[in-house]
Amino acid sequence: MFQRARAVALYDGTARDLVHRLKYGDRLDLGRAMARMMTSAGAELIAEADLLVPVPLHAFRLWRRRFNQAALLARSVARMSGIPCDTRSLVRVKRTRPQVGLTRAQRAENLQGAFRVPAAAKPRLAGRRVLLIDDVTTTGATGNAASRALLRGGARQVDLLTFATVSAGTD
Ligand SMILES: O=P(O)(O)OC[C@H]1O[C@@H](O)[C@H](O)[C@@H]1O
Repeated sequence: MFQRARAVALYDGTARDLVHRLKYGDRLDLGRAMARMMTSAGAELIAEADLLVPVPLHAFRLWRRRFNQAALLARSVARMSGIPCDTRSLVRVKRTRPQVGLTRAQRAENLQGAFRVPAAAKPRLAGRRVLLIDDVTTTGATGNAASRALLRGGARQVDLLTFATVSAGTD
């Protein structure tokens, strides 16, 4: 579904530690440095993108965590690159279980029908090249489900930029 994927680092050691501190340790201050690395690692994709779209959280998860780490990273990448960040064109309509601890098949199933492009956002997406932003990609299930919704919503192309990836070479 997504065309190309880039990440700063393998999800291991320091990279894993940074993600955990940002996401579960409320270390929002780390987001800027992480976004700087993403801006550099994703330069090729950013150069071709019209819009940056963060992977959204469901409203309940957002309320619980109080921030969306993907949106935080996307806003910083937008400031650094000059590509606009659009947080309203993709919504998470299904309250999915956390992907952590699920098998590849369960992850894909968990995300089925999870994302939607609101009708009002379709004109903003029509024919645009979207760069989807998230903190981590593991199996690509989240990236694929979000990309499918964006393409159905009218986007021309979707690439994926994350801070970390569990496996290299997801092109
Ligand atoms: O869907 P896959 O790529 O397997 O897992 C990555 C997702 O699982 C979450 O923890 C991450 O924040 C990301 O949204």
